[in-house]
Amino acid sequence: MLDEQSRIIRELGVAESFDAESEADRRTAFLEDYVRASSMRALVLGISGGVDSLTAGMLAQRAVLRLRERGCDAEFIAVRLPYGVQADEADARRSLDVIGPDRTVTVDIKPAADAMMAEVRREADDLVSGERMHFHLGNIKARQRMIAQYAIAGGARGLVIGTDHAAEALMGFFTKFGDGAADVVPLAGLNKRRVRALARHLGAPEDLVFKVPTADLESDAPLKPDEDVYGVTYDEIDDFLEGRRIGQDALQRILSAFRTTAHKRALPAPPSA
Ligand SMILES: Nc1ncnc2c1ncn2[C@@H]1O[C@H](COP(=O)(O)OP(=O)(O)OC[C@H]2O[C@@H]([n+]3cccc(C(=O)O)c3)[C@H](O)[C@@H]2O)[C@@H](O)[C@H]1O
Ligand SMILES: Nc1ncnc2c1ncn2[C@@H]1O[C@H](COP(=O)(O)OP(=O)(O)OP(=O)(O)O)[C@@H](O)[C@H]1O
Ligand SMILES: [Mg+2]
Repeated sequence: MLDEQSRIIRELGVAESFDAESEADRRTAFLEDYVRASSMRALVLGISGGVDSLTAGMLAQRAVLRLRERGCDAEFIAVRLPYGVQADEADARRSLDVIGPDRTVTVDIKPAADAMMAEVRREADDLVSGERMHFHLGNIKARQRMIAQYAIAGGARGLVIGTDHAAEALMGFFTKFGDGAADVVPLAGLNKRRVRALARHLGAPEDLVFKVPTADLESDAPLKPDEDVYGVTYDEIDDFLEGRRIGQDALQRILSAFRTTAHKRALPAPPSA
């Protein structure tokens, strides 16, 4: 294995081996312990219809059930955050059925996201319009979702769950301070196939487990697969994270994505001392 590959694997906390049952238990216990230790009373998570939020939601609901069995006051609040009408709304609803959250809150982020974009365009249209307009609006959507989840967490004495995992962290494929903002990240250190294995172990239906991953942020390209953006497959990313050898082209794309997104995995940069 390349030195850089093994350094990245260590930095992202990817374990050499993986057992779905023990990982499900360990990650549920992490959420339970964290809620108790922080004296908070809720877990809050956006449910999109994708496998990451389905898996994290199942862990969260499991954690609060166990907390209540132990006499603690805790609930899981699932948050639907569509931008208007979402193309895969049916998958989001099925995810909610599978998770069985204590409470579901739906917030349409379209009015706020559109209003923000309109205000920015009023003074700085040259900066955010043109062919990248939908890309910029996509990042505004991700940040509106963060705002809604923190508003709910603030009111519920809750913690916001993030679904970041090693495959997305490797590629820097998240919006800084958007979906990248969270209090706890129970899927940290997992590559995508391990997230799927966890979901399957927890009893998620196969079609949701193996659904094509999508950020679904660009209004002009609904449900665009993440892999089309990366130019590499999740299998290649997952193999890389498991220390396997992958093709030169994929390797170079992955290393380049990792290097240019270092700032997204770090705290804001201060002046040197
Ligand atoms: N070297 C540096 N040091 C410190 N900060 C630096 C920097 N370079 C850029 N920046 C800052 O970072 C900003 C760019 O980062 P950011 O705003 O995140 O934007 P960016 O990385 O350009 O876009 C986010 C990407 O993540 C994808 N995404 C987003 C949300 C969810 C998902 C998903 O999978 O569900 C995927 C989205 O499709 C898009 O490809 C710059 O505008 C600048 O403010
Ligand atoms: N429409 C949405 N409604 C609610 N939450 C959302 C929505 N879109 C994104 N999110 C939140 O942002 C997170 C990041 O999105 P991301 O696409 O990486 O994960 P996912 O949709 O759960 O799984 P996948 O990556 O397989 O599509 C989601 O896990 C979810 O918490
Ligand atoms: Mg998604």
